[in-house]
Amino acid sequence: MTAIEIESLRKSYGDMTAIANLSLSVDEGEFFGLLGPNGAGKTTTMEILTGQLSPDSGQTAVLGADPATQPTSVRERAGILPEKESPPSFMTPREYFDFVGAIRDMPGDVVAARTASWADRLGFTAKLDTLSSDLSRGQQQKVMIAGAFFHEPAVVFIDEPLANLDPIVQERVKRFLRSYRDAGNTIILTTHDVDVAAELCSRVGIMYGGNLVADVRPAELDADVTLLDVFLDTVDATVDREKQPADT
Ligand SMILES: Nc1ncnc2c1ncn2[C@@H]1O[C@H](COP(=O)(O)OP(=O)(O)OP(=O)(O)O)[C@@H](O)[C@H]1O
Repeated sequence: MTAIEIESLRKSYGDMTAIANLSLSVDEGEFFGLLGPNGAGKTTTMEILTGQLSPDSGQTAVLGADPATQPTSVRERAGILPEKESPPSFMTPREYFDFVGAIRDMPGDVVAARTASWADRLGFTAKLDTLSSDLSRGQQQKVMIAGAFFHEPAVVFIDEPLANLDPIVQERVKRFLRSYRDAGNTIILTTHDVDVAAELCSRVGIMYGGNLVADVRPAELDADVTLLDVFLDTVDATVDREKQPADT
């Protein structure tokens, strides 16, 4: 079944075209990576898929719900880890998980069990009752990751999940992400870390200028070709093509 469907999507900010004409479909159970240079349109795409922005035209669906007209329904089904966001400074991690559990309608005993299990998995048990404003950037990121997966959503959108994490925790998060995908869930990863995308993703889309310019399965690349090679070649080729006069 299809988890994400995007058809002829367009979005501009004034006269700045962020999404030119994007069509993409992601199946349930895929670990899909979205790569692209700065300004390619990745964040805009994610914000449209999670109901934070309305498209100018085109259709989108997340597990069959339209984020433009049913944003609450999408947010109920999906987990979201935005880049550069922190848990509320005035809450402890435990209070934040209680809050996430309440808006997700989760029973108290499940919230307590998941709080303990996430704190143990990512190593912040000793910080569960510390105000978030007093956590390090990496500790805040651990709490945000746990919050995105807390209700075990079938689709998760994660933007630079490994930012600010030490190498040990990065490995734990990668292991968790693989197992989460192996359990049949869909993960959409936005990142600039091409190696991480190559390591984790079953499929990678490369965006440039608001379009999808390549759709790659890293496991199927020739042994002497890396995803970084494909990324650089694709972006170079697209830049060259755009420099050509229209009639050549
Ligand atoms: N709120 C906004 N107002 C005006 N222009 C915007 C706004 N948000 C994004 N843009 C523009 O839209 C284009 C796409 O931006 P977007 O943030 O989607 O790219 P991105 O691929 O996520 O980039 P990055 O990798 O740098 O985060 C860029 O040219 C950006 O300047």
